Amino acid sequence: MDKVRIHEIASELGLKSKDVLDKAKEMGLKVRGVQSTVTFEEAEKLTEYIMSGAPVQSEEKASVTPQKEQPKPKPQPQEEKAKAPKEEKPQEVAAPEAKEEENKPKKQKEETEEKKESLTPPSLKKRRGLVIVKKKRKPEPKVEEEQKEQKKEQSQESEGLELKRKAKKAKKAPAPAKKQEGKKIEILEDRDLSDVSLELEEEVVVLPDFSEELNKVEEEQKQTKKTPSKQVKVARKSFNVEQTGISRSKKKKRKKKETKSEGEVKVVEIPEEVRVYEFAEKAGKSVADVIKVLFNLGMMATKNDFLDKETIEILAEEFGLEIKVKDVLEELDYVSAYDAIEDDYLEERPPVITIMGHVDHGKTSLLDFIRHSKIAEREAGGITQHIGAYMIQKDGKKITFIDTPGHEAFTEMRARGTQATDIAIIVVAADDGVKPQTVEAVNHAKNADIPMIVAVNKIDKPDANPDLVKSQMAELGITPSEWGGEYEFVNVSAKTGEGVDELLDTILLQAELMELKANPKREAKAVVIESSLEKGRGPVATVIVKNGTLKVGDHVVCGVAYGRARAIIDDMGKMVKTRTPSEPGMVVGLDKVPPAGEIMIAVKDAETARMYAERRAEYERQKELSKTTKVTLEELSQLVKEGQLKKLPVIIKADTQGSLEAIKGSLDKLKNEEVKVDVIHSGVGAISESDVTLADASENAVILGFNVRPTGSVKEKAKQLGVTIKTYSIIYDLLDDVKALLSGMLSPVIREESIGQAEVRETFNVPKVGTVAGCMVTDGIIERNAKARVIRDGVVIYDSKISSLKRFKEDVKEVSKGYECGMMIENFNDIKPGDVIEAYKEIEEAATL
Ligand SMILES: Nc1nc2c(ncn2[C@@H]2O[C@H](COP(=O)(O)OP(=O)(O)OP(=O)(O)O)[C@@H](O)[C@H]2O)c(=O)[nH]1
Repeated sequence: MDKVRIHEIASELGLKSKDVLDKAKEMGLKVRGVQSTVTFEEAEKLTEYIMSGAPVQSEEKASVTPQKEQPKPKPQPQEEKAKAPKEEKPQEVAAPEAKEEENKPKKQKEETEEKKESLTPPSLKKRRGLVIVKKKRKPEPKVEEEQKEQKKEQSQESEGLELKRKAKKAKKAPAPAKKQEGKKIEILEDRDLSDVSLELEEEVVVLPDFSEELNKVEEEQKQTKKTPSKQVKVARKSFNVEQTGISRSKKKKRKKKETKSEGEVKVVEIPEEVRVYEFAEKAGKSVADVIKVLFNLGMMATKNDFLDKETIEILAEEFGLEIKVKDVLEELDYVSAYDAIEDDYLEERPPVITIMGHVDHGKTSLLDFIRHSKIAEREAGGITQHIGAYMIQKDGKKITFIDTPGHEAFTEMRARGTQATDIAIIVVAADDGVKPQTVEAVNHAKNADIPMIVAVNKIDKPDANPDLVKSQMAELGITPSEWGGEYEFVNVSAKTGEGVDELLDTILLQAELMELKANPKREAKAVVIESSLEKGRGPVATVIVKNGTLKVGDHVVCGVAYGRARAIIDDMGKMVKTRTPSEPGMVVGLDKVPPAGEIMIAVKDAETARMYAERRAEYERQKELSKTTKVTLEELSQLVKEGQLKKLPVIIKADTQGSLEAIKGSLDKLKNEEVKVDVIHSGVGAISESDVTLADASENAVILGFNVRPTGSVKEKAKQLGVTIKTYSIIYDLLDDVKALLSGMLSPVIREESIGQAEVRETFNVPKVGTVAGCMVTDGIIERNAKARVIRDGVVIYDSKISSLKRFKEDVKEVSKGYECGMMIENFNDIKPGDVIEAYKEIEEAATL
């Protein structure tokens, strides 16, 4: 039995041993000296007696104490004495522990107290010493304790189990008193399923915070099912929970796992244009993993390759991800942002007219007449190369004209030109009638849903036949109003000016019907109809204002170009301060040359303009890269094929964006399966030294300049490096030259020419040599070493060459028609009488496109 000495009790209580001894004697305990021992129970009573001054009632304890404890006999002195020395040790060891426990909250103390009454095995009883000491500070919690114990009576057995466990814990880790919660959790860790019901209640009481945490996680889990975008966060959160060590129970661990597995279905936000390594980064996978999956899907990709939408979807499925594609363009769409703001004020604006038609039908002349200037004469080659815009007045009303060129190479530009157009004038020469480009022009206007007015030109000419034009146009669905159709036809002469006024009136009438309106009171929106790099001015853009007012000093964005409108020049070449709706103007101050058709918007500050332009540039760059680097198996095989293709690498430099695009578009068409033009670089502006360097670096590259010429040093460098620079001022010439170049690169066409035929009359087998055919030449001549086919019953049975040709045992070079000869066919001995041998030549011819 556990014993404790009087002096030990005294030292624990901080009293003199003698005093404690006296008190013990007063209580009637059988003690003689300070070395005398008492049982734990007695020691407890003694302590309480000393502390409270009254002897301890033991009845209530008896009611709680399990049966086994009750019959506990009064200590048998000898036995106790015998065991005493052994039992002292644990007391001493436990002493510091006891001190710590003094700080423990009430509940803990109660629990510890309960231990005394439980069916404690001997090993645990040892620790009673520790409990006794504690008593010095808690005589008062008795009542509470009683109530608690009464409540717990029904489940004494399991309580006992729990207490044991707690006691064990206490031994293992004398946790600081503050860590009550922590202690509870540790108990939970040991819990087995049998004691779940009992502890669950306690857990809720003791760990309210944790429950809350759990609830949160659970709630979030629920939410994530609805809103997948939060799944990643949840997974991270659960990770944090784990890290903080709040969750230790099995139950909680289970929860955690669930959260993790759900967390794997991540929502990954990616831009539309994403490279393999970027995707891997966003998806939290290794690049190798992504490439491997792609490979398994039959796609050869490198980490820098871009992924298309479909591939991203497949990858997402493979990796169990949910992909949200960010529409980057949406952010960059400053035009939509502009259009989204409704105009609260509108006023009439002039119509913008595009003149279209076949080459030489008089577009420029007509516009020239209208403007009373001589534009046509100034143009190189007599072709209108650029888009220009001009404004005229008729009876105080303004009309803006865009002069689109007629050459088919400008199709692209024309298509863009229509963007700014309200009405299209289709010019048809009365002496020439409807031509391919007339049809093209009509289709452009139709596609753009633009009203058309037909100007039947050259009416002054004696062979003019306007009625023929009308009927031809009617066949295209452009029926004149006088024939019951909806199109106005005006007979004009750009030479005499006849009908021009009527044409302008018709335009104004049409415009009136269209009720063209704009809001000049807001920031400008304009369309670029022409752009170029001008000496001394830098990039310039000819625009037509579509809405708002463009002012000098405005910060503008125009696709990848941006800047400040440093100056605005009108169609007469004058500097102006503003441009209102439908007015054309040349804007100076952009950082780059914007392409025709681009929309220019005035924004609030330089920063906004720059932001839009830079983001746009990045987007374009990525898109461009995406085109060149994306490789699938299919494309790979295509690339292999193309490796055998002959390419003509060219660098194109042109004076304007419009011409550049026209040239590029036309060159693109100049290809067949074998050869193609590979534009390795193109740009607006002069041919530079870096262009020459680039051409030098690329095998066989040539530089094509349109309306630009190399300067001295560039010329010199090209000469040094042997780089060809060709310059042109007429597009046809450029295209013709390229055509010729490409033709030279084509594989020669191999043509066959039959040179003669011979009939086999008899055959001779010459040992070790083979079969010799005795023949009669029936047509042309047979030449030694000529290619030859053996034809049997009209079918070619062998194709080889004549290896030996003899006449009367003499080797001869050729045998003509009507003569007999002996011949051998290379590697062929199965020749028979009646076979025909046809000798032929292969002739190589240069191919043309
Ligand atoms: N007699 C006569 N000649 C005209 C008339 N209009 C144009 N021409 C002549 O036709 C030729 C072509 O005229 P352009 O104005 O250059 O024709 P275009 O359609 O602008 O030609 P491209 O710019 O090459 O597409 C010129 O020689 C003009 O002088 C006209 O009404 N009457």
